[in-house]
Amino acid sequence: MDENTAVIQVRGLVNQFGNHRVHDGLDLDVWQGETLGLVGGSGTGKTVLLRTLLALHQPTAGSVKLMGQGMIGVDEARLRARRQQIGMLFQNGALFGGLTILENVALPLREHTRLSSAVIEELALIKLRMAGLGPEVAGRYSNELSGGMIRRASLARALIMDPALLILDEPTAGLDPINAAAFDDLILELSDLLGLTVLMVTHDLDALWQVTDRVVYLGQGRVLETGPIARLSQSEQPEVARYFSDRRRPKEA
Ligand SMILES: Nc1ncnc2c1ncn2[C@@H]1O[C@H](COP(=O)(O)OP(=O)(O)OP(=O)(O)O)[C@@H](O)[C@H]1O
Repeated sequence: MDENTAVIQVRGLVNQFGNHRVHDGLDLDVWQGETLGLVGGSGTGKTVLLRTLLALHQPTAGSVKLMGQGMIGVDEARLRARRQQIGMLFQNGALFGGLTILENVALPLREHTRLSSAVIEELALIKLRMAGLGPEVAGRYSNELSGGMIRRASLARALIMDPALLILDEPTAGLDPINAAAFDDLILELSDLLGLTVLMVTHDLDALWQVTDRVVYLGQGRVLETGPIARLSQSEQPEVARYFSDRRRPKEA
């Protein structure tokens, strides 16, 4: 895929719950290698969009392609194979409390490959290290780790299958500003190093300035405006302008 290849392509997406139309003909392209921030007011359908992309939610209408492959009307076995190519980090990390950190990170490899335990362990330790966690963390459980460490372990697990696409749902929510900034740095560093395409839902203005190449504003059921954060934050569209003026001002970008 080259730079003009859409890693994510959404066309005419409609999601309706009863009388409530959340998405109303939404089109979206996420380009190879870019880091895209997805923003919008509460209830504008950011999470529903992520769930639709991953075929965890069946839309009312429209088409979704990830890396050129359709995600709608596809059988569960194919979907599972396609989801393996995507790294996902959901809100609050979602690690299994009964497994050690190493077991959590290694789980997708255990489920989807026939690699030996020794190789799986080695790969999981490498991914932990990439996420900034040393081997001393491997045998611990999530309730023994700080919020920032849990987020890093979740990122290690999201990267374990060497995905080309990383989808993050509010990755720094609940972290203090120092840990949030350190996590933003990590995402930036790894996306550059690994050539990842990143789609990130966030309300964190600092993250938008620090990490994203482009931001998409979701409103009125579709993409209301898109562009670099420097432009979007100066938008003349009242709804977009209000969203940004309601949030704290960023430090110097
Ligand atoms: N399964 C469902 N059944 C009915 N309504 C739903 C369902 N899932 C989502 N919705 C509705 O869809 C709308 C969009 O929800 P969504 O969680 O995607 O918003 P969001 O943009 O992620 O919001 P926030 O920024 O507050 O997390 C909301 O009004 C929500 O109540």
